[in-house]
Amino acid sequence: MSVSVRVPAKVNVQLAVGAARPDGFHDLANVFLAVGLYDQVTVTPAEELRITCEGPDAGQVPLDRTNLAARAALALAERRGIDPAVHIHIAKDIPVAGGMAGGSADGAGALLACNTLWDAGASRAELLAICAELGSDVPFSLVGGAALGTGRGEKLTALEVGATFHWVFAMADRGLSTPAVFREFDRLGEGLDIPEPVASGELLEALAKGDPDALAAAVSNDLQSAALSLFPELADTLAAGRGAGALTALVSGSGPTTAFLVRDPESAEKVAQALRVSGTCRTVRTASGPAPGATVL
Ligand SMILES: C[C@@](CO)(OP(=O)(O)O)[C@H](O)COP(=O)(O)OP(=O)(O)OC[C@H]1O[C@@H](n2ccc(N)nc2=O)[C@H](O)[C@@H]1O
Ligand SMILES: Nc1ncnc2c1ncn2[C@@H]1O[C@H](COP(=O)(O)OP(=O)(O)O)[C@@H](O)[C@H]1O
Repeated sequence: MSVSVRVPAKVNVQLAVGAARPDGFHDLANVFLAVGLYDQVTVTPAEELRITCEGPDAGQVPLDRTNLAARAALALAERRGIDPAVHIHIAKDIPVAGGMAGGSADGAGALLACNTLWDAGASRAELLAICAELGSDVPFSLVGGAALGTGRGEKLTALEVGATFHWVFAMADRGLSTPAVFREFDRLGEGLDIPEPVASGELLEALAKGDPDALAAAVSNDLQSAALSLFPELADTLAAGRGAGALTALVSGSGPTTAFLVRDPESAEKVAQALRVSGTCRTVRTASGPAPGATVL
């Protein structure tokens, strides 16, 4: 018997970042929107814990116990006194190290899949607590939809979204390390007074109304300068998408995936095609959100 779970990627429509905390993390006002690009995690009883991965980026995914999916299975097994002998297969469609929370998606997916396979009976609250131990973005991968993440991004409040938003994503030809981008944020902010991160009222209203023009005017990403500093060519990708008529263009989270908000699926195709021929990115995908969180298939 196997259990498969589908888990969405995310884009951060607002990422306000505070100063580094004593523990090295940063307080955030992180407005997540789940979008319809998915990894699928399948767990099957096996002789011992092992991981396999398929997909265009599979070669960049660690297949040892550092994989977030393995860490999720081990965390649940340890809490419940269960033997973690399971084969975890990841069908990966979310870009690796792209700022779209692909590893977090696999962690949340494996956790939900193992809880189901093992009939382990962990409650939603317990699953969320394990997610928060695994990483700041992992709780959101479990719940999906749209949410404001505070603390280091793990304390979630669900948000109302009044309509489907359409996006184009441009994947870069290399990844960016999340810790390296936060370090660059710290370096660029040295000597400056970094304000407390606060969610934008205009942005939350735009989401609730489902108004793409108002959302485009309100999106922001405090990690964007740091990502551009480490990966200056991303400016060309952003300019190509803007030039093709995107309502707004921004780096997704810590990058280097760039995200383009568009008015409708037709504009998405137009912007996607312009980005494909621009020579400024590796691949281009369209997706809309909010998308549901981790779901047992
Ligand atoms: C930046 C964001 C935006 O959603 O995602 P990505 O764009 O990378 O997907 C997240 O904050 C990433 O979350 P996640 O990838 O789960 O990070 P974690 O494993 O918790 O932390 C990895 C490292 O990132 C830095 N980190 C992460 C979260 C946070 N609030 N402050 C930090 O300083 C720390 O250096 C930490 O050691
Ligand atoms: N299941 C997984 N899928 C992808 N990367 C993983 C996974 N588990 C651990 N990692 C590690 O996490 C790093 C960040 O990957 P990912 O979560 O895809 O990016 P991001 O944090 O930018 O959203 C990768 O470079 C990889 O070494």
